Amino acid sequence: MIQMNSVTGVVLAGGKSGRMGTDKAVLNIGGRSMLDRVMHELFRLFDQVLLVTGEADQRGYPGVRVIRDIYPGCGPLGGIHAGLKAAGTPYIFVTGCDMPFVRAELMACLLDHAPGYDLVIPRKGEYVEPLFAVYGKGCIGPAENMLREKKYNIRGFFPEVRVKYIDRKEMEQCAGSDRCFINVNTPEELAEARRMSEDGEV
Ligand SMILES: Nc1nc2c(ncn2[C@@H]2O[C@H](COP(=O)(O)OP(=O)(O)OP(=O)(O)O)[C@@H](O)[C@H]2O)c(=O)[nH]1
Repeated sequence: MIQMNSVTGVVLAGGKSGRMGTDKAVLNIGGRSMLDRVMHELFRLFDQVLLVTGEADQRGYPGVRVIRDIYPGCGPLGGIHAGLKAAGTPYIFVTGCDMPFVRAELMACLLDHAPGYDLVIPRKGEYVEPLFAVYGKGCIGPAENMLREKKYNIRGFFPEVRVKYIDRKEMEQCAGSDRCFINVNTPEELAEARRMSEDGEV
């Protein structure tokens, strides 16, 4: 078990929202923006939260330090790298701003496994979830090497670090639901997320 004050919550919000066609972070689900929903859960666990935006973004959030990508336009890997560099803690917990049903309880499940690892990440079969994962400072060098080489697949640096995969089934047992991993990228996914929220499924 690690101390929660050794972890900074990091929200990535520097994407283009191309599939949605409008800024995803401010879209409302159940009376709150997606960004609000994510922030609320992070602040349930962590004292320090960072918002990582792109080069020209004007986004802000009350009480939250905003930082920019050091390697802009490189996708989420650039955001993870900037968050790790800026954090004053040995670990960060990374989420996207487009995951409206994240739960602090599931974050805590992953953090339980962090000691001795550079990365703790949920896995279901072949699929991993790099935008709901714990990253340690040991990931900075390998991530930076990838960015310098213009390779932006987050999984590309995993062989270079100590990775602990956590089966999503185990996480569900720990904290109830895997709705937490729902990612809202398109108008159709937004409509479905709103329906789930209205029907009390989340
Ligand atoms: N800081 C930062 N965050 C990013 C960047 N690209 C994507 N993100 C964030 O990473 C998460 C997942 O992004 P994606 O859904 O893959 O990409 P997107 O640009 O938001 O959306 P699309 O344009 O539809 O692919 C979201 O929270 C994005 O805001 C980036 O270059 N920098």
